[in-house]
Amino acid sequence: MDCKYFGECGACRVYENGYEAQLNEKLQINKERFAPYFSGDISVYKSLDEHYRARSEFKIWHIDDDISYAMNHIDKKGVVLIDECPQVNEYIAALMPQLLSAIKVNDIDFKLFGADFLSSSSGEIVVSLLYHRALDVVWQEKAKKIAQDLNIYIIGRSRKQKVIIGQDYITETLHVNNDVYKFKYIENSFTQPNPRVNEQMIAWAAAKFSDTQDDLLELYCGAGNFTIPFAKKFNKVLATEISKSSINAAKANMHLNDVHNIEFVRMSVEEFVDALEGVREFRRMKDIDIKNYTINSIFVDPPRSGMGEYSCKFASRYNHIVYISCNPQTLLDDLDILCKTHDITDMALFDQFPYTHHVEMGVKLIKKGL
Ligand SMILES: C[S@@+](CC[C@H](N)C(=O)[O-])C[C@H]1O[C@@H](n2cnc3c(N)ncnc32)[C@H](O)[C@@H]1O
Repeated sequence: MDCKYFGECGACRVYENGYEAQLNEKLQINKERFAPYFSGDISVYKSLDEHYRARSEFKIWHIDDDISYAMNHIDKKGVVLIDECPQVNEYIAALMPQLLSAIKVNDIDFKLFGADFLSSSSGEIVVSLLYHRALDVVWQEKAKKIAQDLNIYIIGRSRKQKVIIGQDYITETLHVNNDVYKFKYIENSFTQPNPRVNEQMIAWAAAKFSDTQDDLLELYCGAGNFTIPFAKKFNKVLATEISKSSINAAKANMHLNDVHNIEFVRMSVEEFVDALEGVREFRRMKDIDIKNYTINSIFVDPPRSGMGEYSCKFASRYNHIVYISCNPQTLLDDLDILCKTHDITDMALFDQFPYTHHVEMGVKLIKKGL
């Protein structure tokens, strides 16, 4: 990836030795990190080496009467002004200068401090413009014109205000093995940033479950990114997630893909475990008859903070665990608990975040003695 901000911008660190060298370094770091738990080969899944991000957040920096995109500086205070970004997909890259100029021409830059882009792989884009001021009718008219001219959706956000110009979601298409899935991605909700690596993660994780007449339990399901492709491998799926907008999107995505054997429940993992243990009762569980489920497999994809002891101990009761992690450090803490009862049979590294030290890891665990 050629980036003219190499060595300055804090968003990524371009390696002089190139993408492969950096990926290999990440692999070696993680082989050593996980060696106490797994000595086999870690499968590696690469990213495109540029234009791989389908969402990105920029600051808007004001200099005299002008504005620019900006990112934090890599190793000192202050920002780097950005006029192009080779990380973002081609559609966002092409839109960035056009949008900036439309904002200036239409004079809607007053107290604008951020622009977040979310794009599908076919170029549908929703842009969130973040303001330190209330957005009035004049702003709405101008934003409407820009949205029409640039063929995008715009969300204006300020304190306690969300103005939707067009719609607040895009529809993404994912190809997993020979299947095609459609997903509604809602602005400001979690979505995987790197769609081509996401497809490889879903395919890898799905292959770790054998086809069965049993049911699957999924924790941290988001908008059903894994749930929907997994559903055909199981009789039924029970999937939980804390975010209301993600659960609503997950339900819509189930219908969009003509899948009918999933029950989505909006609950934190901790609440869900309490409900199953009978510690607390929840109205949100009233339509779920847990006795109807035969669960031997669990899939988890927690946030960066990991699962923690309570949820890991709960997950340990199931024979098959597939864990996708966006933070190897908290994964290590969780494996410390899970590997007391389970052995790791497979591990994968997904280069979801090229040119950063971050990686996404996949782990398959099977109960000891099975
Ligand atoms: C890494 S994302 C994965 C989402 C989904 N699996 C995907 O691939 O898009 C983690 C998800 O966990 C949810 N989450 C965070 N803390 C949670 C908790 N305590 N209980 C349940 N869900 C939680 C977040 O809202 C987010 O959707």
